[in-house]
Amino acid sequence: MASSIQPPRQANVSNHIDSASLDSKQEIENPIEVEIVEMPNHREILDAPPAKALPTRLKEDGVFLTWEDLWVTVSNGKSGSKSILQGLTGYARPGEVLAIMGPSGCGKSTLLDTLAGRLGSNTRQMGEVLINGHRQALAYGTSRIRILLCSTPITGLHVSVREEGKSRYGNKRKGLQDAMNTRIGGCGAKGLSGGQKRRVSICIEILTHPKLLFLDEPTSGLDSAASYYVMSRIVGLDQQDGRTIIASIHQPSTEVFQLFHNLCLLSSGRTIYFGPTSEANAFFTLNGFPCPALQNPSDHFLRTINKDFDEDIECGLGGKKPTEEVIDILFKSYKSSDKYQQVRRWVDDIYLMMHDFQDGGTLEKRNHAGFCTQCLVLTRRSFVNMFRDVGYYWLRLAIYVSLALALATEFYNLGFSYGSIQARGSLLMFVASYLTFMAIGGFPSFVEDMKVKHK
Ligand SMILES: Nc1ncnc2c1ncn2[C@@H]1O[C@H](COP(=O)(O)OP(=O)(O)OP(=O)(O)O)[C@@H](O)[C@H]1O
Repeated sequence: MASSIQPPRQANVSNHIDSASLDSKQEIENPIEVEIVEMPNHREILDAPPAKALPTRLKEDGVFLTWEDLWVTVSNGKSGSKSILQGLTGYARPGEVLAIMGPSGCGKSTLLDTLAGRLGSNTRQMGEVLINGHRQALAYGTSRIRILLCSTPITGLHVSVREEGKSRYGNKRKGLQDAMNTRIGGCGAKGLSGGQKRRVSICIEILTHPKLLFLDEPTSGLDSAASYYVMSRIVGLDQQDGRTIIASIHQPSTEVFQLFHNLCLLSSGRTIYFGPTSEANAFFTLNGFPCPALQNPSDHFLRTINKDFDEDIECGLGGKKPTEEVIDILFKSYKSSDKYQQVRRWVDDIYLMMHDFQDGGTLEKRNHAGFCTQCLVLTRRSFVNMFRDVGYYWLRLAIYVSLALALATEFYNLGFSYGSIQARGSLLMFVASYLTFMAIGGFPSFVEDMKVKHK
């Protein structure tokens, strides 16, 4: 059905790279080998009944995430409990990017954590989160851990690619060419800038080819050009590979905002709007809050529903509706709208469709490199890291050499008397216990390595 919508395969890849890549010239010469999942037109998906609109390929390979009447409460000790998310319903589909937006503290990160199944222990969740119509745990990784462990972007990307059992990372470098061999750095040593670290982190995750990707504020710390290129690249990959992407985002520029397919706008844990990004403006206009000409729509939405500075606004601009009232109007309007009914219908249809289609199947496990490749790659990376760490490697080497000299002097020429047996025993005990104690010093880094291994 959708084949007619897609441009020719090779042309599609090159065009996309031409507009989105930072080193487009090189990439056009060496187009990325991608497998294109044929996507239906987005408008077509929304208007047609889901079961008819979705190609079999998406149902087989894609990940549909749905959540219904989702509540998250957190206990505040003796002062009772507080609801962070209040009855949210929504979905994320393959080949689309869902942007979660809202004022600071509205519950964006909590929603992402809930969907990813990684809520903290002091929180309580009610309502269902389903992956392809089933309840299942996600195997996720935290690229931040990997970043801290890897010395340079190139090492990080190499480890990521090899762990997945692949031999190259192609040209998916997100404009980091100049910094590929710079050390990433950490608390002690300065290395890459915050924005560069974020890009490495996104690259590493993308290289693992996840079918479902959660991005918590992927553009924070990036300038507007970098934000646009990174997001357009992510959206491009997402459409080619039929990935499902959910991103919480604070301040998208107009261009970045237009890249998102769907918008979930939250205020104080409630949904103010869920639906196509392109129709959000009409929703606000319909309720009496049109976006002024030449203003970024996302800025307008956030300003309209941000009640944190109500007092300041009241002092400066008399006669304006209090934000609490505005939020209430929008919330009630959304709840009684066709849009909300459409979202509920999609959630139900995805459930029925995936149950019919997969007949109880679950999300397939990701490919990983074999045990030997993992050992080789991680051992090599460990050696490189240790070699670069003056304290860990060179200082230890100096201590071992001095100790060996001291012991050699002390136990030189022991002879073969009965007394020398005891001296040899002491020497062996000393060396064994010293090596054991020194090895304990490396245990914390071993624990960090285990986190990577069990990603
Ligand atoms: N584990 C927790 N314990 C107590 N309160 C929590 C917990 N997690 C979140 N909250 C509260 O829930 C609210 C929403 O937090 P969350 O981090 O989801 O907001 P956010 O929209 O991501 O904010 P920001 O945009 O500033 O990152 C905040 O008021 C926060 O203090």
